[in-house]
Amino acid sequence: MHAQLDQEVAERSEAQQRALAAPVGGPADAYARDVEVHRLAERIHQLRAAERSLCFGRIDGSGDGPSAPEGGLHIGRIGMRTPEGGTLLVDWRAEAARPFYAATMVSPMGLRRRRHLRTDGRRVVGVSDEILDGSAPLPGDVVGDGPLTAALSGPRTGRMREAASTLQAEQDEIVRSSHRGVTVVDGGPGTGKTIVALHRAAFVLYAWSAIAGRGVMVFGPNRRFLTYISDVLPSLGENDVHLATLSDLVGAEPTRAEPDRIARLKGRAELADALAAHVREHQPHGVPLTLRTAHDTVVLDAALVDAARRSALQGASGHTEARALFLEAIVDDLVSELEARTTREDSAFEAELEAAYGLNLDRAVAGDLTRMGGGAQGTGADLDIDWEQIHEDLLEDPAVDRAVGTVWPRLDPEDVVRRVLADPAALARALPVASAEDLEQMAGTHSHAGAGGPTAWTFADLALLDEARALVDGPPEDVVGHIVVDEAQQLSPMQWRALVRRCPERSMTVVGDLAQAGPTSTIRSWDEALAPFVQDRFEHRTLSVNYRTTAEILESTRELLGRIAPQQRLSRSLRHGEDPTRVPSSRGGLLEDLRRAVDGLRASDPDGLVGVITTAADADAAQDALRGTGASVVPAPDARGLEFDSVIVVDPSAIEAAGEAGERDLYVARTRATHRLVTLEPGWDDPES
Ligand SMILES: Nc1ncnc2c1ncn2[C@@H]1O[C@H](COP(=O)(O)OP(=O)(O)OP(=O)(O)O)[C@@H](O)[C@H]1O
Repeated sequence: MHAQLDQEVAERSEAQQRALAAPVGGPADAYARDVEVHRLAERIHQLRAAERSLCFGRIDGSGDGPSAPEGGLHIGRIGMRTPEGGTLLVDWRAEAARPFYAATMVSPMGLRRRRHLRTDGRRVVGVSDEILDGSAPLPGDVVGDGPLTAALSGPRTGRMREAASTLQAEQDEIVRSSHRGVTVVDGGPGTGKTIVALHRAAFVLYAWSAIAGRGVMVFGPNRRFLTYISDVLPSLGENDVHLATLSDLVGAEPTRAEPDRIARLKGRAELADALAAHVREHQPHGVPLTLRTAHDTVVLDAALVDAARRSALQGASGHTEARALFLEAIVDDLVSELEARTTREDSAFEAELEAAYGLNLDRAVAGDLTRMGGGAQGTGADLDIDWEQIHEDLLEDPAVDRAVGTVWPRLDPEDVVRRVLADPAALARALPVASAEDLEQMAGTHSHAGAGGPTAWTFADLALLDEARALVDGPPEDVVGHIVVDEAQQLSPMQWRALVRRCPERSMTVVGDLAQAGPTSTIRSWDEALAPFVQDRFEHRTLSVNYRTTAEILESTRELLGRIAPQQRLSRSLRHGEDPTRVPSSRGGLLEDLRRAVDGLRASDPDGLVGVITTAADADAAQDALRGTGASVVPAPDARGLEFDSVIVVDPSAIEAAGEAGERDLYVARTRATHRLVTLEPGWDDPES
């Protein structure tokens, strides 16, 4: 197989050289050549990425089933053919590979054996077989410990790894689901939601070329999380997936914090209405428009102006584009009125001439024209006026633009957000749930902003900014065919709007766990989150097996989960390990005790990844105290999605008390470890406490 891989790489590299050396006739030729070179480069990259663990599985039929031909089917990262055109390797995402993931002893799908191969470079270092049809193992079968167990027990590297070779049936079913709309996947911490989401992205790219052609985006809550998952898709040979946070989408970084209460209010969808109302107020409703031109002053009545507004809004997306159409409609009306006036004035003038001098101007001009050899149409006055030119000139006339600006001013999206947030009356109308104090606080922070200098935006402001841009400048251009949303429980309704705006076809994989919601999330169910966009037209799957945490660590979160999500069941863990430990400490000696605890973990497991989870307030001090130890300090609110071999949760009561999502932050913190969980508890052994 590797020989075939090398051969394919060599052939494509040569084809690339040939394409680059060939003479090009013109721009069209050059473009076609660039497309071809790019396509070849992509395939070469895919082949090279697939080299590690090129083939990781094999399925053999039981003889009476159709699933695997004689000699078995080899499953790997990419599909390859023999030089004669036969199947050499089946891409893990191909339909033919489905039994590798889905066959069970109960439903063997025609398979006798499923084989997992472990490789080191180009060498096979491990083989393990599952006999699925109940037959006795044959001499070549290697029945041993499952590769999943091996994958789960290995040390963590700080980056998530792909799991194409060990995807489990319940995960695989979601990954290769034929549902192209919205699929929601939930489940407790460590149930593989992120793994499923990323492999789903790879499947979409493989299976649905039209959607893939429009782009696939993976959306995550923050940079740290995106860095953690960033290796998975490239190692599956997929490099064209765009990873983004909200800041990336909006192109702005928050530089200011604000109380969670205010952020929750700013996340409410009603603010979209408030922003839209503000923009609407800057379009004319029931008002006439006075236009002073070099020719005459014209007052267009309110009915005409309203009709121009309606047609402009129908034909454009966004306030600015619609303004251009409105200006055109107004100039049309203006020219019609000027023409009508000229005709009326000409008629009056002609009537005056005829009454005073008995002169018929039309006949006189027609006579002149006939003598000059021309036709005899219209009045002499008509012939002098080029109405098309006047129309053009008026479109460019600054005075007309200024007059239109009085009823339809140009708007700046940032300004729209600032003004709405600084307008207590607009806020009160939009947010009847907010207290007077909240409204004052929201308005207060923005009323002195905007007087020159950039505004210090908060994280919750970003989605408002995006909304205002869509209202003013029209929807974003950077849309994609499919969005994978991770940690989706974190999104506010306003943030959902920013995201869905970028996926007009509503093809999305949404993964999250409502029990892990952060302090600013207000969504209580997936129905509530998605109803505004797809009503109830989405698939909902729940994962139930925990692949990260040992049963002992998971059990220690039972009481906490009961408090934060009583309706949710603890997932089932596949592994057993040590009981979590509690280390007493005192407030004063906390950092020293922490250092000692980290050193202790390091001594017993030098290669293990240690995560230290603290309150946001304690994170810097912990970081300083642990310099040089290699431990990663993570503020509890940022720990969502991450994992470590060992985790020290520092001062759990403080994490719980730190904010409105304190209990949920603690639940997240306690579910990050694959092997060991230590809690460092000040005052726990103090009889006075
Ligand atoms: N089929 C699998 N094969 C190998 N490893 C797996 C598999 N499924 C999950 N894992 C591993 O289990 C761990 C937890 O998975 P993941 O992070 O996807 O869970 P999650 O449900 O997103 O967790 P959280 O809710 O805490 O973010 C990861 O290390 C992941 O690589």
